[in-house]
Amino acid sequence: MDANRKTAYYALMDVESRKSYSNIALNHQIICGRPSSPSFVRGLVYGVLENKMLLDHIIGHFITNDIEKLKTSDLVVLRMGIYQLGYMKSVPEYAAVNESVVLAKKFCRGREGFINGVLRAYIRNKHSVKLPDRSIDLIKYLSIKYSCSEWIVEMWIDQYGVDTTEEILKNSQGNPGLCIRVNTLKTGKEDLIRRLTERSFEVKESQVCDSGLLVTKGNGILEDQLYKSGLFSVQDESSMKTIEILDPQPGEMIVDVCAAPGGKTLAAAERMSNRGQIIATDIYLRKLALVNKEASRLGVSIVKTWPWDATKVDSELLEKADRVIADVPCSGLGVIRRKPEIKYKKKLSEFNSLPVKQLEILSVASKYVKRGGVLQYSTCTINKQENQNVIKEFLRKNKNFSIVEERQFMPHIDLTDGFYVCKMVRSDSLI
Ligand SMILES: C[S@@+](CC[C@H](N)C(=O)[O-])C[C@H]1O[C@@H](n2cnc3c(N)ncnc32)[C@H](O)[C@@H]1O
Repeated sequence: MDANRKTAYYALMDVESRKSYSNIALNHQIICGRPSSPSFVRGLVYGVLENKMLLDHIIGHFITNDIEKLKTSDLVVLRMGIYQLGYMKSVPEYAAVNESVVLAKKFCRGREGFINGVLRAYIRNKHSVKLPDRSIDLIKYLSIKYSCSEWIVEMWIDQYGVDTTEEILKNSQGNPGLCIRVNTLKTGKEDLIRRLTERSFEVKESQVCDSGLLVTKGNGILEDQLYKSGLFSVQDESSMKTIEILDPQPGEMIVDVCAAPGGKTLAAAERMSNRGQIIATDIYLRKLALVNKEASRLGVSIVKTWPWDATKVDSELLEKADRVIADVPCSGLGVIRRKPEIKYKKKLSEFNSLPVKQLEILSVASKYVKRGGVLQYSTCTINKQENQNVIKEFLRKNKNFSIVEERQFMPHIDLTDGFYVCKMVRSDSLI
């Protein structure tokens, strides 16, 4: 059996059955399965995940029973087969069908004839599949075409209008690429570019942030010795940019109230030349272990971690910080290119309660800011209710804070993850 497709199958089953995050499932299965072409596996897994609703719409056209009644294993093999047939030009038709049947023999015993039949019917009649009529049901049309839950499409249309929503949806597909942050404690940008190039990686400088490099060619950068010795970290440009906006200075005291897995904490420590102090808390102790592990890889010694629920006031930190980071839990709708499973979440009551929790965390975090200090709020979402509306409500209740800089990164405009950041200052005169 082809190890590439088997690895892709296992990763997709992890996401479907165990609800694993796609990036974690994929990396895990690539390490275990040792496929000959990790890039083929990534392309297939992300292609299937990004187009799941469209693929199911197509499959539904060629089966008589309700798609909901199919076993997950049958559905995953069918989605993989249709994706290869319809969207992977490098895969010949016979290979897509034969390899799907081989997978079915192992994982969908007794169903290989059915799977073979559906794939062959698709080859013969693919043009008979129609999308929902745009003029009759716009939301359903966009939802199927771009594979995104209807409630998200509806919410974006409300907030951004139809044209922008379609741009956002188009940009929620396709490989976002890898961005790395130069660890300025151990190397410089020019030096790292030279060393990576010597090892056959191709990188180019980010246009968004000072310490960012975009990896344009080369596999296995995270297995390279340069990574192991802490010369760089993986971080999206927009996330890195928030720390440039925060502008922490050497010697300052920083508090990061939702710190794990440590991307912003450690970027701040590097920017501070590892001088000063950063208190990094998170509700999950096990996640803080990742922050400590990363700190030691990067040679950062100014970070102190402890578990804390950010909705509760920690009296030890009251008015102690020069800058406070509140990078709050959010819906993640800005990172659906990396985690396509987010697009298919059902709208749960948990979603509606996010802004309340975010405001609670921000209000508690504001109590740690010294007079004249900075409070910075951020999310990886493009949902205005979790961004601008939370800030509006916070400022209504806290007249001693005012906005210094506010930025919404949009994937279709900035070509980064969708990210929101609002830097505020605590003004002395009003206290
Ligand atoms: C967006 S992530 C933070 C990412 C991190 N700042 C970074 O740059 O790597 C939000 C974090 O908030 C944490 N969290 C959720 N609820 C919390 C709470 N009530 N108190 C503290 N942390 C919480 C989650 O465990 C998660 O690690």
